[in-house]
Amino acid sequence: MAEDTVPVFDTLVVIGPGLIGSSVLRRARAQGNLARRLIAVDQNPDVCARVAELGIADEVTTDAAAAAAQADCVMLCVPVGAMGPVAAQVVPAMKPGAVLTDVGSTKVSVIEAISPSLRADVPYVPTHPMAGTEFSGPDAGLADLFENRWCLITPLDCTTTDALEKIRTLWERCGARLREMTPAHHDRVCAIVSHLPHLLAFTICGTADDLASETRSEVLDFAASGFRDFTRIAASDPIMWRDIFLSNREALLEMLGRFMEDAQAMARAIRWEDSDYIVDRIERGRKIRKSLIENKQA
Ligand SMILES: NC(=O)c1ccc[n+]([C@@H]2O[C@H](COP(=O)([O-])OP(=O)(O)OC[C@H]3O[C@@H](n4cnc5c(N)ncnc54)[C@H](O)[C@@H]3O)[C@@H](O)[C@H]2O)c1
Ligand SMILES: O=C(O)C(=O)C[C@]1(C(=O)O)C=C[C@@H](O)C=C1
Repeated sequence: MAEDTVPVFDTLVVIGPGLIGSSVLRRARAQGNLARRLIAVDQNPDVCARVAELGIADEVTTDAAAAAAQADCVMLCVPVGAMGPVAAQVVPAMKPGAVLTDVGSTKVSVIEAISPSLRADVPYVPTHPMAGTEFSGPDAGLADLFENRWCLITPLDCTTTDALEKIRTLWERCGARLREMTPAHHDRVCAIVSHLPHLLAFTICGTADDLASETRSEVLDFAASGFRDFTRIAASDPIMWRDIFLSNREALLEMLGRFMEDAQAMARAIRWEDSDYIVDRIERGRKIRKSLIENKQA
């Protein structure tokens, strides 16, 4: 068999087959070289029933420990606030040498929550695929969700070279581009590129909604304008984003503070008719958009 047709793992267990977990399962099904056997675990029996209907796993169960006992890799795809409790359920059941990994959007607090459950014979590889949509659940998954998108990996002392290599190969076979960094650096980067934009989107939608009800005006009737792009990410899952905000609190509050200073500076420029400042800021925004398009990330 050619090297890249040999599955990375024999049995892959995905816990939380929602948007991200079911995308991994779909890719694994489509390609056959991520794992030979796929098991999906969810605490919600309706999700299990839907995953079974979709046919994207060989086995579907609500019993996380029983599934983990069969795994060569357990991938945690639950909201970041559930990572610690789920790890405590599954790690004791895992076979020696099986790999534990997660896809959580924050890293420092997820690693802290999982750490008390870790075992010397179960290597752990924290990851974060930087791809998604505003939708959640098993129907939202896409086999090509990770194509050409970054997957950030934050290896730890307990991450063996072999486990790291396997997880890197798994994400490469999902089509992702890989970058390694420390968990703290990851959280600062994601606070500005992902968490703050979501905070702003939720907030601006709330402000517009308050204004519409206070003034009984037609504010939201004309929302298919610049506002529309904020509403897409504001449609994201409340549990997922509550958990992300609370678990990346320090970095997010720091970026929000910097943003508020910059917004204040813009307000000042508008008040004093400082056209150069205003134009400079708009040009910087345009440049960022252009470079994202050039990097095929927009
Ligand atoms: N949505 C995104 O854009 C995105 C991108 C990258 C990473 N992530 C991260 O991936 C993870 C999953 O996000 P998602 O968007 O796929 O969520 P999702 O809501 O689509 O799926 C999560 C699934 O986990 C299940 N679940 C919750 N608690 C559980 C538990 N204790 N035991 C078993 N199952 C449980 C839920 O029933 C649900 O089916 C989160 O940690 C999130 O931060 C999300
Ligand atoms: O594209 C979107 O809708 C997303 O929200 C995806 C997005 C992001 O902010 O880019 C959201 C959270 C993740 O942890 C990674 C990706």
